[in-house]
Amino acid sequence: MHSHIHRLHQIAAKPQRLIIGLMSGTSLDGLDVALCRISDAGLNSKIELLEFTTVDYDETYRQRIKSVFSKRQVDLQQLCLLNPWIGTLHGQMVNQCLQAWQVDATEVDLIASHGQTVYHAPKSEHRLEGYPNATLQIGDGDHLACEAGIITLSDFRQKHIAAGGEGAPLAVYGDYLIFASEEQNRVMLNMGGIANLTYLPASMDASAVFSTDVGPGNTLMDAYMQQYFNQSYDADAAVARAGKVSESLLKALQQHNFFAQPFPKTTGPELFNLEYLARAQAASQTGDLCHEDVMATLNRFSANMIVLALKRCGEKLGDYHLYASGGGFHNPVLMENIARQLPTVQIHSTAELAVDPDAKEAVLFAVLANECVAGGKDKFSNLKEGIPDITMGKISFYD
Ligand SMILES: Nc1ncnc2c1ncn2[C@@H]1O[C@H](COP(=O)(O)OP(=O)(O)OP(=O)(O)O)[C@@H](O)[C@H]1O
Ligand SMILES: CC(=O)N[C@H]1[C@@H]2OC[C@@H](O2)[C@@H](O)[C@@H]1O[C@H](C)C(=O)O
Repeated sequence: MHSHIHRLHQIAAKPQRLIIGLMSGTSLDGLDVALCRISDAGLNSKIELLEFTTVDYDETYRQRIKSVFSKRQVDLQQLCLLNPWIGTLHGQMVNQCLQAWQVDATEVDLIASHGQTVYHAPKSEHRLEGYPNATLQIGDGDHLACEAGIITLSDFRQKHIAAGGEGAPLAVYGDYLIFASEEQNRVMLNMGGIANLTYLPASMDASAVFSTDVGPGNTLMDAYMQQYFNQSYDADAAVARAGKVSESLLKALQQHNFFAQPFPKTTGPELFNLEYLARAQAASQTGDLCHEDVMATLNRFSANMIVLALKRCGEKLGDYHLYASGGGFHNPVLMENIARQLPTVQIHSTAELAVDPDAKEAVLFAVLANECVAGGKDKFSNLKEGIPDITMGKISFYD
């Protein structure tokens, strides 16, 4: 038996594993690095977040990714170069974090790397006969494993698609294993560039669990701030708070048929981008709005689509508690716009469940890696809702 297979078997047989979860999201803000200790697996998983940080990306990273990000026409050589370059860079970032945390790489059993989404193309978006749902994450796992010297799992979304899903949201698996509670019905709402939610019934009945993208989270607001203010995002929603909502622009923004599509569904900046805004402004003749009013309207748009998705679930949710995560949780106007429309819903942060709201997605990938090597016992299948019961992740040895 090859020593790597033997090592993997040892890791799988351990009562607990030290796994680093990595997430680089559509906001291109930085690499989320979560050092997790995970005991057992499946519904018996116990996850302890030992360390978390976001290693900020510099302008070089952001510009290089933006040259291929969510674009139909890209320089294929650039895309080819970025795959190993990101894998190695993420490995270097892991090494930096381990050094800062004084953790030796030999103590870490696995890395679970999401990589960087560069294009997401569900059938509902590409509409090309004879082609499947598709999505592409770059940041090669072999390069990451070699740089860090740690067995690495990566490219999680492909198996989800191969098994009938759209490659996202994957949060549902971690949400169910970590946050499902017999005490209350829960909705886990992650507001990154794109907003997505998971419903977790107190019954713990996996067949009643569902998960879906609901629309833009921060992505449109971020793109607007980068375009017109040369800032990454609207810190503390200062610009949105200074404006007033244009009802006619809001109506035009809300008219896309994506919002009428049934759950589960997925989306990305391929749809929700500045061209989407420009079309809505042309349709509503609001091209002359001041920037503050546009930002106030984009903020309300994200909130309204989140609330619309929740209200569309209606009775299905029963009385539920909402647990927010993702960077949108730090946007006070967005949270106010949501809370105002859900006066009877208690809104929490996942910090109340011992998971930093900024770390949740990185922790998710650590959980998926744990399931791939040590899970598989708990049947969690809900094919009709696009949640296939599968292992995810490609395994890369480091030499
Ligand atoms: N203080 C703040 N005020 C307003 N917005 C904030 C603040 N801090 C973070 N954000 C928002 O959160 C975003 C980053 O969130 P997050 O890291 O969850 O996104 P992501 O994971 O890249 O997105 P996705 O989950 O769609 O891939 C920032 O781009 C910004 O829009
Ligand atoms: C293709 C892709 O990267 N999708 C992301 C994006 O960011 C939020 C939302 O859209 C979600 O569906 C997904 O990521 C999270 C981690 C998920 O898969 O649950």
